Amino acid sequence: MSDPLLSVRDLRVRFETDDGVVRAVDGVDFDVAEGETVCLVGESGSGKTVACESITRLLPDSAAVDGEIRFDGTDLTDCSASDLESYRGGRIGHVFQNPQDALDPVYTVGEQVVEAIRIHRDVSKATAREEAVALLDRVGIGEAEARFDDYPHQFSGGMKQRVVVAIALAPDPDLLIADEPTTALDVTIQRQVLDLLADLGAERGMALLFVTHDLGVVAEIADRVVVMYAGEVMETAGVRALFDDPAHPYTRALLACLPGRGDPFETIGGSLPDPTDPPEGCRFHPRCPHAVEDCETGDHPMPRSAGSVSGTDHEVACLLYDDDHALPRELEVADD
Ligand SMILES: Nc1ncnc2c1ncn2[C@@H]1O[C@H](COP(=O)(O)OP(=O)(O)OP(=O)(O)O)[C@@H](O)[C@H]1O
Ligand code: NI
Repeated sequence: MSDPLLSVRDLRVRFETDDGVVRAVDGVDFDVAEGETVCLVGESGSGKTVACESITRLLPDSAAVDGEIRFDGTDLTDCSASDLESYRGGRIGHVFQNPQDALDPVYTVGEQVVEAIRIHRDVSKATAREEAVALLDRVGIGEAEARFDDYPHQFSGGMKQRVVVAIALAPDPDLLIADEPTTALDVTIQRQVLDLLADLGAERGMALLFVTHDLGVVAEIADRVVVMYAGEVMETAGVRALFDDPAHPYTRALLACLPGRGDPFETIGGSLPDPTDPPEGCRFHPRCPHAVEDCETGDHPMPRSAGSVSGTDHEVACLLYDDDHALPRELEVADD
């Protein structure tokens, strides 16, 4: 197998704060293959945004980042600020949570798309304009030619988000990172933008790293899913394996929140631990209905194989899959 397009290994991100050191991301591993759609899921505060923003160093200076982030063979943690600049918004595009912040109110949307094209590619203004109109049209801006000279405030929230997508696509990225691209929008518009991103990914052979709370969206668009909790990865699986055969108690609890899958014993009580003082052992153990004594001590459990479906590895970081603790999946399922 060829190397993945993006490979993140032992990523650690800490913030010095007045309350102590926040361990926002603590030893995270994941890959995104060329053209693959990977979804990062997990409760609010689990470190999804920080993990994504580490990739092209978008974090504030108070962040200390360790680990390896390989993109197409280059370790981004190790490359110069100017090299990184050329990846950011170039081969690696970002769609941010709030479209309001991503657009500049003093330039027309057309100018902003043209700028995004010309910054990374040596094309004439006229060509860039043509491409920009085509892009705006492709992302669903009606009468793109006529709207080219409009300012962001003349667009609705959903339309602004489409413009943001057009800007991210302008340099023809190999990887698009979309962090809950639609939280500020209403549900129907959210779905439209997500569908658009998924279509564009497929159409362009572009890899997507997608952060979302919406497991319905995950089921529809993901090839693989990475489940994070309190700065760590709990489970990584192909999308079918994750929904049909979730291995980690945390994943099961998340899935139980989906309509029609509710199991009152699996819903999660409590809240995320204090990020400056996370529990020892498995960080989920204080909330885990299946925790045993060994879950409360030592390091985070190492990921272990929970099988493989159609060649996609399924890994789970849970002691219940340890040989010493034989509580196999069958037993747990019998409980349900
Ligand atoms: N600049 C910062 N300074 C200090 N702590 C931070 C900073 N940015 C994030 N954090 C902390 O890092 C942890 C992870 O935050 P992050 O935003 O990555 O979570 P998330 O999974 O993206 O949550 P959400 O689903 O709400 O977007 C949280 O405890 C958060 O408070
Ligand atoms: Ni976030």
